[in-house]
Amino acid sequence: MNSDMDFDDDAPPMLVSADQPDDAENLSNHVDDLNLTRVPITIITGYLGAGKTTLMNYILNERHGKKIAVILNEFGDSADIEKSLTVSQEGQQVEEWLELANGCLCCSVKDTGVSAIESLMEKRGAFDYILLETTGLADPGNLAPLFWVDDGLGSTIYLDGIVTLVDAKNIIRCLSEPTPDETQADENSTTEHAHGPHLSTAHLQISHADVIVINKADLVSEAELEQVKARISSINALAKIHVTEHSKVPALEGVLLDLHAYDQVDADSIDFASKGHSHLDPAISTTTLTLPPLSSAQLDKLDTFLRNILWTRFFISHPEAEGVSVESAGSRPEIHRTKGRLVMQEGGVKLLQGVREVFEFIDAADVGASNDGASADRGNGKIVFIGRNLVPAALQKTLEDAVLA
Ligand SMILES: Nc1nc2c(ncn2[C@@H]2O[C@H](COP(=O)(O)OP(=O)(O)OP(=O)(O)O)[C@@H](O)[C@H]2O)c(=O)[nH]1
Ligand SMILES: [Zn+2]
Repeated sequence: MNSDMDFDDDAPPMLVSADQPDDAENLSNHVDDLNLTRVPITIITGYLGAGKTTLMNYILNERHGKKIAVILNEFGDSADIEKSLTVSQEGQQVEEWLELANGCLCCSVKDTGVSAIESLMEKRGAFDYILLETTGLADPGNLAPLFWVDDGLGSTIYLDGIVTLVDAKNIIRCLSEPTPDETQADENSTTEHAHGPHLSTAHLQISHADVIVINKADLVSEAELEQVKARISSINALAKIHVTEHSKVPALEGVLLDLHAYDQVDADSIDFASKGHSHLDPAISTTTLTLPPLSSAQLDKLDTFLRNILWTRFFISHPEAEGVSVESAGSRPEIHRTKGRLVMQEGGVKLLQGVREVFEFIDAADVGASNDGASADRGNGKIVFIGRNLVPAALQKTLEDAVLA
């Protein structure tokens, strides 16, 4: 089915069938015809030694009644072009191999990663879930948009969420003192983004997470655990936090699977993020902006505002810093993750999803209704940003000038 792959670096991978026209709409119809279910992929990331392998083994040995493909994306010293993949079903494990262009799934997923997974599913039957463990040094911000494939492309897999494991004992230290090898980390991880000196890999992994598992709880006191939770929430107030020992997560559904982190935006999590969390972390924080119900013309202006801020990272001056030198009076926001729920004047809600410079609005007229009334503030739209150099008052003012003026 993937006989005719497009290796153009800018083109997302497509499922190409020889007897169908090379057209996205027809392709997706073709996929519907074949009655293929789209398989969710969860990316598991975390610092070296946080407990990822322990988690994978726990999942593979549980009798969960699901067919889960587990892909390990360790980068070793050998440039293997095949990756080990373990398919677990009813406690039985089958080893498979995934052929990749250059041995690294995160680098080759654009070209061959998705199609490798698809052809494997043709051979072995569709999986219920795919779990991809990335190396300890990976930057999930690079990986996520590649898997965040549009419906129209007819792909058989979609990104369900990113789960980051942290080591309760070491995480605060990891956030404070980037290790020397982080600065020269995986070449692929930072080339496009010049991060400042205090941004560690742990920051990237936490800021891109939809779920954070704080593991090795047995190694810290209650007070230390609270400190870790507060620090993590201050970086990423959108992520759900679970505390574990030996990576024994309380459940699979909702913790690792069925997260729908990129196709839904849960009103409660937006509310939680907007409660105001102390800026405990100097490098990354979560900020919530509010907007009244929008007209469709204002939604277009918001689209432009988002392009400006996410793509060109324009300079935002701080209204409270008149007369201060330019350097200290403004900032260029660097946004890693965006989520929002926008209330429309004509009724309905638009969901906003973004990873780095990629973002999209999703219609959600019927999604929000069930949550109405849970908060007095539901009548307003909210946008949550996770990133660097976010000064809430300045961002809110810039947003209002761009959208409401
Ligand atoms: N005390 C304690 N040790 C743990 C816990 N979870 C995992 N470990 C141990 O921590 C070590 C590292 O765990 P792994 O699961 O290999 O961690 P990893 O994230 O896969 O590590 P890398 O693959 O090197 O990145 C192992 O010796 C585990 O047995 C825990 O909750 N408490
Ligand atoms: Zn890579």
